[in-house]
Amino acid sequence: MNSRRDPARPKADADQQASQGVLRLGGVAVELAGRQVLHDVDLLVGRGEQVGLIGPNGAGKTTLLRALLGLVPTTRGSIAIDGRTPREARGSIGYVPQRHEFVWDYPVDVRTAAMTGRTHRIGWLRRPGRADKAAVDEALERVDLVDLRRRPIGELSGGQRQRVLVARALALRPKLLLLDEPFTGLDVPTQEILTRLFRTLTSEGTAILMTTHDLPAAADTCSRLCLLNETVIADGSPEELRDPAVWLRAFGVARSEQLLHTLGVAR
Ligand SMILES: Nc1ncnc2c1ncn2[C@@H]1O[C@H](COP(=O)(O)OP(=O)(O)OP(=O)(O)O)[C@@H](O)[C@H]1O
Repeated sequence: MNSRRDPARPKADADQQASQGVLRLGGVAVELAGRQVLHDVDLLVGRGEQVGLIGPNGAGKTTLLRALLGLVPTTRGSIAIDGRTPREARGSIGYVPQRHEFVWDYPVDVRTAAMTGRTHRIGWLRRPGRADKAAVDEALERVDLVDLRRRPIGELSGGQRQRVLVARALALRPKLLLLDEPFTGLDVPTQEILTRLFRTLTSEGTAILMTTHDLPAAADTCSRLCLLNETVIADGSPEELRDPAVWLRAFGVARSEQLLHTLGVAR
């Protein structure tokens, strides 16, 4: 199955961008505590693509993101991020972890928290320079948090916290943005702000890979969906993934009317 193309973009241009691939995985396998969690994972994410990584609990979605960040080792296969290994690319990947993974009682304000996105690039003991401050202020503007930049992060709502995490990732001006469950627990207006922002970022060429359990939202916002359950079960545009069988296989269920109705693929 091929990726869906933006009709406004010339085909040759889109094909070239997709084939270059900001992110390219071939035959990737990961073991955790002696157990194979991922195997034979092939995936290509091109410039300006937003790909949804979909699968049941325990399918290996977060593990895949962590492998891309070089936080868990692969036992087989190759990962190239803009032609570099995860370790080489580490300072240039924007990563938005699940909200509960961040330390919110740390006594810093919004701007300082966003600046931690650039720690790897600045170096642990160096002070942020003018370029770092400009990048952070631009990121805060993009998520509409400029007015709250001096607010301690412990005093923020869930939606505001999510926007801090996105600003922190964008402070790197990344070519690749990895989002782990970015919409979980957010109200509709905040989801819309982020959806619009992700659309703008892809129109600027950023590649986005996002895990989510919100299947209708994924079908609505992503140009491609990758169904994962230890390996890639199917990969294509939402229109191409109309076969109920691939969803049933990805989610490991024999027959689930609810799942198929949620997806709008029930016959
Ligand atoms: N540190 C770890 N050590 C051992 N096994 C782990 C570790 N982290 C995750 N696993 C296992 O790896 C598998 C994949 O977990 P992972 O968190 O990647 O799944 P997921 O698709 O992100 O799930 P969810 O949708 O619930 O977040 C699970 O079986 C999990 O128990």
